[in-house]
Amino acid sequence: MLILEDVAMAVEDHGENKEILKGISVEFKPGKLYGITGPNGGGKTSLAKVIMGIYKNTGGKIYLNGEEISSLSVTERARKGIAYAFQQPPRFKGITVQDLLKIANPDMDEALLRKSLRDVGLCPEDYLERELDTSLSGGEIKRIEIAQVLARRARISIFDEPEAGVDLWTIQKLIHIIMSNYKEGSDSTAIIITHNENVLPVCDEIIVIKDGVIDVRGRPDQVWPFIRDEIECKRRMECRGEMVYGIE
Ligand SMILES: Nc1ncnc2c1ncn2[C@@H]1O[C@H](COP(=O)(O)OP(=O)(O)OP(=O)(O)O)[C@@H](O)[C@H]1O
Repeated sequence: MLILEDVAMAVEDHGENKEILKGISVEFKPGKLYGITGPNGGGKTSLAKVIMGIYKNTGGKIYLNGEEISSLSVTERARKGIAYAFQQPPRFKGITVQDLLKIANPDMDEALLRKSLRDVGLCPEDYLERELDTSLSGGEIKRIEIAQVLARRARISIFDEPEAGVDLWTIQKLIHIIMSNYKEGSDSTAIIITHNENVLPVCDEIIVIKDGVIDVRGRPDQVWPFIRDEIECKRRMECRGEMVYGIE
């Protein structure tokens, strides 16, 4: 179980102390799927990065299975079973998709390696030898990032806006895979940062982060009245063809 106790995070911004997260206390239990949502700039990605250790919390404590991990590095946290799929995945020239998946899970055999790509809607023949450079489209690199996190079979898997640049068909398939991996009874937890109206209803719990604090949390039916307007507004913007989920 992952526990955040009164977690705060601040950065130095143009000579000023900018508080990005304030007093976040939450428990993420095994076998559950959590949705984190809320307005842009609310602090969702910062929270994910604090859990992964990319940003260090400046207040409060983080526990993984009873052990305080606040001072551990990203690598140490990864070894302890936390995985994070970036909102904007990094690209690595000279490293192939196959290399990345093997680093993610060295025990994976060829069949599983291929399945992990098919699960995210990519044909292994077309992608295993591709380099993780700028020749891959935003949607392709996003799917590969999700595949490598799924391949890790981590205790805590965080997916940062998996819907960004990914078509609806693939998102439906991903929801199905994530739900079967992190269902009741398993010892793994999935945390999905999302604005997607198809993903949020299937979560066990939704946490709304606004202005660096937990604004609302609860079951989807409890939280929906608080987020309906924002989700519907985004859908209308998408219908008009505006860029809502930007990928660089
Ligand atoms: N390293 C940093 N330095 C300065 N400000 C930062 C830094 N990282 C995040 N922020 C600021 O913290 C706030 C929260 O950012 P964050 O990316 O966590 O929001 P978010 O809820 O994930 O937004 P979105 O939905 O747009 O992805 C924003 O105002 C952002 O500009």
